[in-house]
Amino acid sequence: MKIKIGTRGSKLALWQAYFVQDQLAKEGVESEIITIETTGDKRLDVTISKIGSKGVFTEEIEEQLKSGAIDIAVHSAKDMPSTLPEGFELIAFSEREQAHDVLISHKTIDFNQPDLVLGTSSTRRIAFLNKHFPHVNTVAVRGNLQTRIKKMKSGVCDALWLAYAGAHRMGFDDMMVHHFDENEFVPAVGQGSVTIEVYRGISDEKKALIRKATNHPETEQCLLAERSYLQIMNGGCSIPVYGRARLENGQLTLTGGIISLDGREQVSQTYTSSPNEGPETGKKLAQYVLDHGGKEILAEIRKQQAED
Ligand SMILES: NCc1[nH]cc(CCC(=O)O)c1CC(=O)O
Repeated sequence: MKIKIGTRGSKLALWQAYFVQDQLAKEGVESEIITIETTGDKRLDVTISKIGSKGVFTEEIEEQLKSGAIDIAVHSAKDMPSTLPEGFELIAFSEREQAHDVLISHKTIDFNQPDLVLGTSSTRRIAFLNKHFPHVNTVAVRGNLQTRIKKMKSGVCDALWLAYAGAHRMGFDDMMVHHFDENEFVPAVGQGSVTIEVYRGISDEKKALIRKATNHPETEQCLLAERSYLQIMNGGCSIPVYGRARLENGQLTLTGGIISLDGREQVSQTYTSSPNEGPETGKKLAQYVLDHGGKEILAEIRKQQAED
């Protein structure tokens, strides 16, 4: 059996695909990597929230899954919409890398510097920044990590605000000048884990083998909780919704919330349950957040985005 792995062509996407290929190889499963260009890769001129977040990095790849040109697709779990199109399924989640965010730069960064500019287009990051460091500005810097670093060095911004996981995988540890506390700057749902998507019809045998080689059960339990929360909040990456589950002492702890774009309003909550109750816990958390001001924050954000 030879598994055809589909992936985007960026260096980070290829890292993820090789990572999965390695894990399959350890189980004696042969595979080949096929790269696919997506709308999200082509449209570097506008921010993701303007293209519409839903599946800009996944649509073309899903067409290839559907046609059978590839057997599995490898993605950052964070990039996956909370509801997949009919027939698609995430069957495995890799062990999560450290989930927090970092700043990478070629120089030291002082948050008190009056004209500091950070490169990000994430609404979650901008909202947290407005809450904790309201005087700091941001600029959207798109493109793969290597391109963004070039733009930063040319003076577009002082530092790039990134997920530790991606920056680490690309070998930029030396440039990490700040690590954000993930209790204050809570990561996006799924951050740090690599996931495998399939289309219905894949054989049970293939699925079981792929899961055995690549799935990390504890991470899966966490991600199912986070994604269930995200699904009810109906947020893609263009909504400042965050969520982070952990397994500690045999219990699942899920923290999540939403923050207004100006950073002034925030609703957060934490629930604990048994590890296999993640999906129900995610729903319960979403209900709490929506009922305690989340609905109003969401409505305000949708209004602002419609005006943009
Ligand atoms: N926002 C896009 C995105 N989607 C996945 C990653 C890499 C980190 C991960 O796999 O969680 C990144 C870059 C970033 O946020 O810095």
